[in-house]
Amino acid sequence: MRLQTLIIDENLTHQLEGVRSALNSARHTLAADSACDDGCRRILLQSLERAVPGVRALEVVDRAGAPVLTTAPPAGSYPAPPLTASDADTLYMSLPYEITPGVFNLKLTMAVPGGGAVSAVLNPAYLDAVMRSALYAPDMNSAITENGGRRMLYVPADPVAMRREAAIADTFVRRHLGSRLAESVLAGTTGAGEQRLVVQRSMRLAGLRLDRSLVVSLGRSQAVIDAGWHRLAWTCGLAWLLFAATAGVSMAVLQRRRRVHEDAARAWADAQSASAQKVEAALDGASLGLWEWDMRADFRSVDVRGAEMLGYTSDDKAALNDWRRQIHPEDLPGLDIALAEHLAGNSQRYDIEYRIRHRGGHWVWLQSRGTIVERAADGAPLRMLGTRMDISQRKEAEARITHLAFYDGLTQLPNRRLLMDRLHHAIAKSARTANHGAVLFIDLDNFKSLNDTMGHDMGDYLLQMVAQRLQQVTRSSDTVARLGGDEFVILLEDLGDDEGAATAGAAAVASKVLEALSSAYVLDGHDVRTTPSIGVVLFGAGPHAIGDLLRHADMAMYEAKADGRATWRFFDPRMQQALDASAALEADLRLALIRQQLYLSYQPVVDRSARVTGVEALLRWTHPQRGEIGPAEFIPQAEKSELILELGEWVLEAACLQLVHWAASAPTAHLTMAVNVSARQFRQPGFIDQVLMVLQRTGADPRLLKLELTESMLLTDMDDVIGKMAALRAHGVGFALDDFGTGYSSLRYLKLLPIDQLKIDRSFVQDMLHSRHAASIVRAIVNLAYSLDLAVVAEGVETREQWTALEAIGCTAFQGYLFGRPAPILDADSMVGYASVHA
Ligand SMILES: Nc1nc2c(ncn2[C@@H]2O[C@H](COP(=O)(O)O[C@H]3[C@@H](O)[C@H](n4cnc5c(=O)[nH]c(N)nc54)O[C@@H]3COP(=O)(O)O)[C@@H](O)[C@H]2O)c(=O)[nH]1
Repeated sequence: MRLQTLIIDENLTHQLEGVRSALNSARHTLAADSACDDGCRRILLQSLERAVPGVRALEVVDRAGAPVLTTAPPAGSYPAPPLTASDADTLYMSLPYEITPGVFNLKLTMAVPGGGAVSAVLNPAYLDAVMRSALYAPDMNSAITENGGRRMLYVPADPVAMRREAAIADTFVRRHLGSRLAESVLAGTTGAGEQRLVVQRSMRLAGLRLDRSLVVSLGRSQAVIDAGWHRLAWTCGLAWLLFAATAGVSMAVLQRRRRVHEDAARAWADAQSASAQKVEAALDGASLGLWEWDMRADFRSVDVRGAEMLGYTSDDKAALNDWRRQIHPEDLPGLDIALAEHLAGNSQRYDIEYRIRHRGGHWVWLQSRGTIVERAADGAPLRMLGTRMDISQRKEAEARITHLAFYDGLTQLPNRRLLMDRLHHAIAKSARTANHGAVLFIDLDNFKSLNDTMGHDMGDYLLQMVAQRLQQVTRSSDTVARLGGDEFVILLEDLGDDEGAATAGAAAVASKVLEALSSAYVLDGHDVRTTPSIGVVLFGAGPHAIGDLLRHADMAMYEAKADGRATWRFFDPRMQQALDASAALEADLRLALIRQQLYLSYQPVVDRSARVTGVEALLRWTHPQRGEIGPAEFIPQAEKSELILELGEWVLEAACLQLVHWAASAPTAHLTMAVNVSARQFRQPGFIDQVLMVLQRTGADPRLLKLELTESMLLTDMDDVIGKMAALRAHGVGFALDDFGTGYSSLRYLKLLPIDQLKIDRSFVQDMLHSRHAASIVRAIVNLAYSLDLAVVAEGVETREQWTALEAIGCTAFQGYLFGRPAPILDADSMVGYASVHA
């Protein structure tokens, strides 16, 4: 019976370990920051459910315990355990809960990092079969009880017998737990007056981190045991009687004595054979093979099941004894260490998982456990006994899960998580060996538009081809990873200790990647072209943070994009300095808004007779340390973040307040106000409301407000641009196209846009007297404006000659230092009347 409790312990522990390892893998893949999407989650759960025997369903629940995803229709519910951050690694076992009358489920649950939990619903029939396999007589029963005294499993599932036994079972479990012994044997009388012998064993559950301890108990009728024992005792007693009767007679006696021993041994063996068969049946049910190692003869043997796991019969002695040579070379050192530790007395149990060659040639994963069962007088181990189990299915499932967790589902390349791990090792290795490595950050230049025009299936196919080409131009020791979307990273290692040579090596790979990815792809019978922009960063013996490396490679990639795309750039430390400076500038700018360090300067716009008709509002910043900072320096920085939205609103409000101020006085009431609007500000969904709210708040006349847009803002989503302009124009707000002539001006679009004014860029004005080309452009813009019925303003007029030339061409409005530099308004009069011409 002690062996049976061991078998149940072993098999259930093994089952729980399988479930724990599956849940553990699942929860890390399902963690909040994981790249595993819904499809990936479903595949993961299904493959896990198939791989772990005895699991009926797997389910994911959210923070509130509500099911989010399940592999089978929910069968009964059990409240989710109260998971807290400190319980991250605990495996929770539910109490049995009824799904259909008389059928009880058990659920194992682990917390998912970031919230929620993942549970495995165990198959009651499977657990029942495991427990039953250890019972070899009709009078036997077996139970698993938790430390709170609650019965988790009971076989046979006979409620009458269970109730009858309840009294002694409860007392025995309490006594066993109180004794703190690993195993106890107790006898008692049931409610029906039957004497029962009960063996109880505390399950070891090592490494499982189960939230409760479990006790296996196995009970038998004392009367049935006694009957068997009486038979054995009678046989042995007879034998000893024979022995006594013949003792003292020399040779004959000795011979007789040997026969008596043999008879007694045979009698013992006969008596045991019935239970031995039952033990066999139990091992069979538990899918365990037995092995034995006789160290004196260095002879190993396995039973039928153990041999069959590897395609042999137990008679194939030579093959089985040649066991070590069949072990996978990668697993042999670990196995030797585990064995040596156990033989040296450093571990209670030899317990190892390894691959071994099957007779058919393939590898089989075995879990092998064993202990020393016989020692010499000096304590030297003589014999080991153990079990082995085929865990190939579990290992396959684990491999599948690992793949899902660490590889990109579309391209099968390592994903961000695996890349981080490899980077971590590569940096550590570089620090050790002083060899350089490199990170190449690759982004496809026009992938988004290709994906939109070709359809996402073709986009996916293109990404797969890109992945293939990247693998073709790199070595197998390099890591090619996909971060997501059209972003790939190549990690190069062992580029040598010379920085120059490492730089050349990384540049060579970048060139190969550029060439490989730039040649045409055939998609759906069509040639499609895309190019990569590549950022490269080297790392060497010095300390490197993974985040910094990727950020630097990303910055270099953007540098490549800024330099015209389809190229590669190395990260330059000056980029980092610029990045630091712009971060500091942004922080200062936020403070500037709060501390009122910003103000507006106004530059007059004049007519042919230099009469001021309006102004352009230009933002200025008085920095507490750096003094005056121009908008050309800080507006682009603000445009990189949401800060431009706040800034833009502030400018709009200040300009409108100025308009209201002028409206109060007749000489200034007609002045128009041009306000620059940045692309990000204009594209924000609430832009129309923002402008209208400011007008309403300040009470400014919308007809005096002119919003200046640049041509580049018209390049994307024209319908949205036109819609917004039309909506504001309906309220009287005017629009000017700033810096006209420098960008992409489609006449077709120009006709569609509800604009009032074109502003000729100052570069043409400044060159028109020296360059025929510039003069022709200015003339063309003026003619175009007239043909479209638009007003035209020449910017950057600095000299009388320019003014005269512009007038001759037909220009009627002017702006520039000739008429006044941008200046804060000190008094209303400074903006009234004629601008003084500063020749
Ligand atoms: N989104 C916003 N952009 C703004 C805002 N305020 C300004 N800006 C933009 O910043 C850029 C630089 O502006 P600034 O340094 O103020 O320069 C302006 C003028 O000072 C300058 N100018 C005007 N006349 C002359 C001249 O005769 N010679 C000469 N060398 N420079 C001159 O031109 C700038 C005005 O340009 P534009 O806007 O294109 O009319 C600039 O792009 C501003 O748009 C803001 O509040 N929001």
